[in-house]
Amino acid sequence: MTNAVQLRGISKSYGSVRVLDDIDLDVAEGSFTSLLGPSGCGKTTLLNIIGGLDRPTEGQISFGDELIYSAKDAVDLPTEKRNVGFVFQSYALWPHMTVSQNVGFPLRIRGLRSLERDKRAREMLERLELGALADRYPYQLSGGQQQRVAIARSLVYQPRLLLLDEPLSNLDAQLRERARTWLKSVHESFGLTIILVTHDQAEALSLSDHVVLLSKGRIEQQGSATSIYEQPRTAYAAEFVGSANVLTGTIAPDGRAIVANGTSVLMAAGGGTPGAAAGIAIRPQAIRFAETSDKERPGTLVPFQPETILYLGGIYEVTGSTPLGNVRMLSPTAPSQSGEKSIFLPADACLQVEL
Ligand SMILES: Nc1ncnc2c1ncn2[C@@H]1O[C@H](COP(=O)(O)OP(=O)(O)OP(=O)(O)O)[C@@H](O)[C@H]1O
Repeated sequence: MTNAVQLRGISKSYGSVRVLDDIDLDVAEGSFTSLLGPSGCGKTTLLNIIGGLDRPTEGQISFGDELIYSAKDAVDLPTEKRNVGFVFQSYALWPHMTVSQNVGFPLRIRGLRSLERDKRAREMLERLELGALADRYPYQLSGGQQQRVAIARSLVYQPRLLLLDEPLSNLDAQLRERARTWLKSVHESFGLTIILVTHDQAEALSLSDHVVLLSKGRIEQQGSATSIYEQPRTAYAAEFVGSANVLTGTIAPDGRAIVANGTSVLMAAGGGTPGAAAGIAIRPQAIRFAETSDKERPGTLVPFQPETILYLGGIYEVTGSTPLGNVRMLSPTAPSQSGEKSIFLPADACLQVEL
């Protein structure tokens, strides 16, 4: 498969502060890629560099076979020639224009005549099932509708790449879920390459086929949503994607467990030097109270002192302490009585991670 976007050695510094550090990234044609990470990790800077709104200090950008940017070779295709669509957190619709005029606006800039603009804008709105809104003004739309119109406006000139910067974060939780489903169907029906910036791991996992997790300007881990969730390489990746518990200790002499404060926890697949510091990531939903655990399953019983118990409807969120650190579990059962308990950590759910 060819790459819609290829980044090589992209770095960006502001004075002595390096906000992107040697990023290599391939974005497959037609893929939905998320740039995921906490505030300040460099997601927006990277997206803006791809779109031409910002310039890297070093590195090269290609779209397909075309070199778009290279400081070394003095190549810098201006943003308006990169043929990318941008949608930001604020939808920035023109308040004095109707929906169809807003959607047709990029075609006006590209010199299309009024009738043709209106025809194409309405076709795009129909395709996105927004036809009924064509003659409304932005103030007559809900936040979710405004966001869809902003996406229609960025698709009307058939960009080769759609860049989305937290486009759903202004929507309330319920609308955001509906907008996610809609966005996924737009991606499927247009077959477009999309790069999404988000700090929301659920959004990244549910929408994208490739997740790029960033930390302090570097790529921490990248891969399919399932690979990042099921095989986090580091404690940071395990905690940020799917909020795993990370227990810390040292690797046992046989390499199959980690040990802390006299308690040894069996791992799925061990490795590393005995005695070296190591972490185990375990998802809250994989942990069970000893009395309700599957006795046949390989794993470890660990003493647990519950501290808070929250009923979330059908499931209990219980936090407490173990000899290897604090643990948060999501259990179908509440602890049967107060006082110290044992919890069961299934070995196949205990993933070794780098600290
Ligand atoms: N013009 C600038 N001058 C100096 N530092 C900047 C500038 N723009 C961004 N930064 C810094 O670069 C880093 C990355 O910023 P960026 O906006 O890319 O992060 P982000 O991951 O998108 O965060 P957020 O989700 O909060 O937008 C931050 O530490 C930010 O303070």
